[in-house]
Amino acid sequence: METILKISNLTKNYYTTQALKGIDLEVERGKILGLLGPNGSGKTTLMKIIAGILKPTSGEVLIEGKNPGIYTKKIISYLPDVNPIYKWMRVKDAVNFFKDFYNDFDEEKAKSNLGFMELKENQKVSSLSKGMLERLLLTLYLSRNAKLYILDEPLGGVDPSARDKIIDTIIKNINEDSSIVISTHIISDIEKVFDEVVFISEGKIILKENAEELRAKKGKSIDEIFREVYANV
Ligand SMILES: Nc1ncnc2c1ncn2[C@@H]1O[C@H](COP(=O)(O)OP(=O)(O)OP(=O)(O)O)[C@@H](O)[C@H]1O
Repeated sequence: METILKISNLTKNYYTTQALKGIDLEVERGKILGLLGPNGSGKTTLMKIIAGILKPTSGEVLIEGKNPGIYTKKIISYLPDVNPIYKWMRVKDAVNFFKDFYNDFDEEKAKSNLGFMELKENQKVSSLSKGMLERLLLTLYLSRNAKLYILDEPLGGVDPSARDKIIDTIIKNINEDSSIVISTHIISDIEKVFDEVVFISEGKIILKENAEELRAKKGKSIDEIFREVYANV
């Protein structure tokens, strides 16, 4: 199996806060990794470093063997935890914005995803609810033909009934050559898509396993194991 992402002894300090304390992690091509941890555990910091928008304090990140930079930004689709879409836009403007910005943006895929997400091209971005906006953003980022998708809390503001739609969209859009890292603390609905899971706590990885093997070993869902582990942290 080919490794697309390799992280070695990564640390990140913000002033006096040590947000990441020596992270070692590998993601293989075609795999989906669940990055699981409570608020403040370091998920967003790690994802921003992989995406190349934050510099590590020490350690190394390699994406297809290269440090984060111009090349890696071209092959990574990063769904951030903030909204990059201008309020004045309509859904179709946001699609055009992405089309202009990313060479790998697949307009046909976007149109099909918008339909599936029940978003209309003429809707104003400012009129979308928080959950609908998240659906739009996920649609846009998944409509890139990227090699690595980094999705920071894609289920954050979405009500339980809409979660399945988001999860189905993720499944529908991936191909065997692309990998995904998904951060979340809402695990029960999405755990079925994970190949590997990593539990992160206070900037350290406290558990790293194949999802299926972990479930079999403990006789429990990842969600149950997560609750147990974090009850004792
Ligand atoms: N810009 C910053 N300046 C100072 N400290 C920061 C900054 N960003 C994050 N931190 C701190 O770093 C730690 C990790 O934060 P991070 O946002 O990476 O966690 P997270 O797991 O993504 O949390 P959440 O689930 O709440 O988004 C926290 O202690 C946080 O307060």
